[in-house]
Amino acid sequence: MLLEGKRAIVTGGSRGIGRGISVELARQGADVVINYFAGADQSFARDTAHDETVAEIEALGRRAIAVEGDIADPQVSADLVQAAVAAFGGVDILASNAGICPFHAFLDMPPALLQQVVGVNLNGAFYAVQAAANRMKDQGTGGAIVATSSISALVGGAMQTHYTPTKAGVHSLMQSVAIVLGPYGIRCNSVMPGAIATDINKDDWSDPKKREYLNNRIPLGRFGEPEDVAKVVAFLASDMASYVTGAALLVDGGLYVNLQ
Ligand SMILES: NC(=O)C1=CN([C@@H]2O[C@H](COP(=O)(O)OP(=O)(O)OC[C@H]3O[C@@H](n4cnc5c(N)ncnc54)[C@H](OP(=O)(O)O)[C@@H]3O)[C@@H](O)[C@H]2O)C=CC1
Ligand SMILES: C[C@H](O)[C@@H]1OC(=O)[C@H](O)[C@@H]1O
Repeated sequence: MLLEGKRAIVTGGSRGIGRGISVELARQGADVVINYFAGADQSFARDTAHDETVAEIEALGRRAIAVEGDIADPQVSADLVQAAVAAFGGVDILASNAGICPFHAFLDMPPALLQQVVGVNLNGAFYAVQAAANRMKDQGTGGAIVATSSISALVGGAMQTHYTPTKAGVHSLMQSVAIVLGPYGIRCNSVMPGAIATDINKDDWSDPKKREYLNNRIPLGRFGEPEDVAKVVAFLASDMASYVTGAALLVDGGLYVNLQ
């Protein structure tokens, strides 16, 4: 096991890639605080994804707790750290993963939608990293932060003009905090997933032609699964990556390099 006895926080940890990360960190020996969001009107309050993820982790013999809250609210990051300290005694790993991508055209982008996507994807990452880093600094034993950026930090998307800058921003944030936090032994890296099969893209991929087009562009011949990303996050969070900080790792089956 790579992460025996470590204490982790995973934002957006209930479903998709975040769920994969939460379970893989636990499989590698970590206890996990899972953040999820029930919606501003709590309309998803009865959603059980977070409970299922907690149960999956407990079945692995590790501890898990779920903390509800909008990561765009800085108080939620403070709450996550407090929950990890109360339940596990501290924080060694942060996977800053929560993100949304409601596809929309550029020319009539509503300001409120832009602000929501920036608020969750970029501001939320900033708050989570800042809160976890302060706790890790105070503990004095280092730590590891891995953010979920995207292949979309490097390439554009016509219906993602509000989204791709946030993923470039997360990539840039991890580079800058790697400098700030290196002296405290806190490593900061990002993963850049390509096309991973989760709820975030199920509407976009409901068009069979789009699915086929994308799939044909992936040299490894398949869409990614959350576990493909989760294993890389676990590696970057572990001592196997003890001299890796400020790095970004594409996890895309070769999609990025396949121009023609
Ligand atoms: N899937 C892909 O192809 C790619 C995804 N990514 C990135 O991976 C990350 C995870 O996406 P993915 O797993 O695909 O998407 P999902 O929609 O499957 O999962 C999103 C997760 O984020 C949580 N979440 C959403 N909004 C908030 C919020 N405001 N506060 C806290 N948590 C929130 C959700 O919680 P809840 O269940 O409670 O709603 C859920 O756990 C995102 O940052 C995304 O940008 C990057 C590249 C490719
Ligand atoms: C949601 C998209 O399908 C997905 O998100 C990303 O970051 C990838 O680049 C894909 O566009």
